[in-house]
Amino acid sequence: MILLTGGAGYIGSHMLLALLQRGDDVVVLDNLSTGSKQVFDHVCRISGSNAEFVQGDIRDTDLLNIVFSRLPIDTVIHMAGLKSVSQSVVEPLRYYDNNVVGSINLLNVMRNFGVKKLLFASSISASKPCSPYAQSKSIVDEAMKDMAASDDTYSFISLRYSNPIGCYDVTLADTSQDNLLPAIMRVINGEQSYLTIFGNDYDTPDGTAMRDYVHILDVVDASLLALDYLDNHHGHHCLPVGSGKSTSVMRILELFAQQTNQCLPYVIKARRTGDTADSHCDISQACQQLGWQPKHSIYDAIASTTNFSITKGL
Ligand SMILES: O=c1ccn([C@@H]2O[C@H](COP(=O)(O)OP(=O)(O)O[C@H]3O[C@H](CO)[C@@H](O)[C@H](O)[C@H]3O)[C@@H](O)[C@H]2O)c(=O)[nH]1
Repeated sequence: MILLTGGAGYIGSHMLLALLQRGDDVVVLDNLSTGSKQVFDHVCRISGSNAEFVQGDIRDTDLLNIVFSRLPIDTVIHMAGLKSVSQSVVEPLRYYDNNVVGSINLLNVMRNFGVKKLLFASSISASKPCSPYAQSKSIVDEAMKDMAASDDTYSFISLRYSNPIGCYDVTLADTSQDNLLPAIMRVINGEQSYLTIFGNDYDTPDGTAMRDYVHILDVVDASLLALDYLDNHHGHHCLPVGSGKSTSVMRILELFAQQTNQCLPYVIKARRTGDTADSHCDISQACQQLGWQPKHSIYDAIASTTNFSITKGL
């Protein structure tokens, strides 16, 4: 049985759907601080199967002990965590507490119950941390590496995701406050009058920051293959997962404008603390080791996100 932490969140719910579709037995642990039970229920409904849901926090050792002793968990997919770079600059301890303390707690309980297989949702930003968020991911990657070095029966993988976008359907779309795509969607839906672009003085072709935006369905494909990979590979593995291409904030906005046939207002403000100009994601290792290839374009991702507005005539 697989324990999926954060299974009611954006990446986690897409992962849950794929696991249920391939017939895996799953228990989701989520504290619902950013995830939603409706999203979890929706995934169960569209997959036609059920997963167990436990509302709780990865920092709650007693709860983890109960879950691990009650259920035959042999694999953990750890996707619970806070993910906003900018928020982490304002509330660093909250990020270290959730992302680092929570993960170490989970690792401890896994060790105590002899659970050896772990996939961790890390971030491409962990390869050169510039924010408490990125640092928190990097620390967990390091802890996993050291733990795997101490006992060669562990099979651990840190997938350093770039910027996942798009959705299986709009109920599963990312709704987080700080990320670019949800912000653009709020402008399209009229909940926000304009998009704030944080910085147009980066050393990039159009001056706005560039990221590797990857379709969430490609992220999930890579993650499923990574789980299979762990069946035959011990130790700690760390692989960047993205599309391999960088796109600027301005270009993303243009693509949305084309897709929705409307002009999307924006204002330029100062750079956001913790942001970087670009995030390079070399996916060759993931392609080679996992036998994976991203299949979905950025256009598909944007179309999947805007579907709702278009069908509602917005
Ligand atoms: O209203 C907005 C929101 C974002 N941006 C810019 O858009 C880019 C992307 O920002 P965002 O969507 O917030 O993503 P990141 O800050 O790159 O962080 C995301 O991508 C990381 C990997 O790169 C993940 O690990 C993080 O969890 C995830 O939040 C950045 O240049 C932001 O400054 C804007 O200009 N306006």
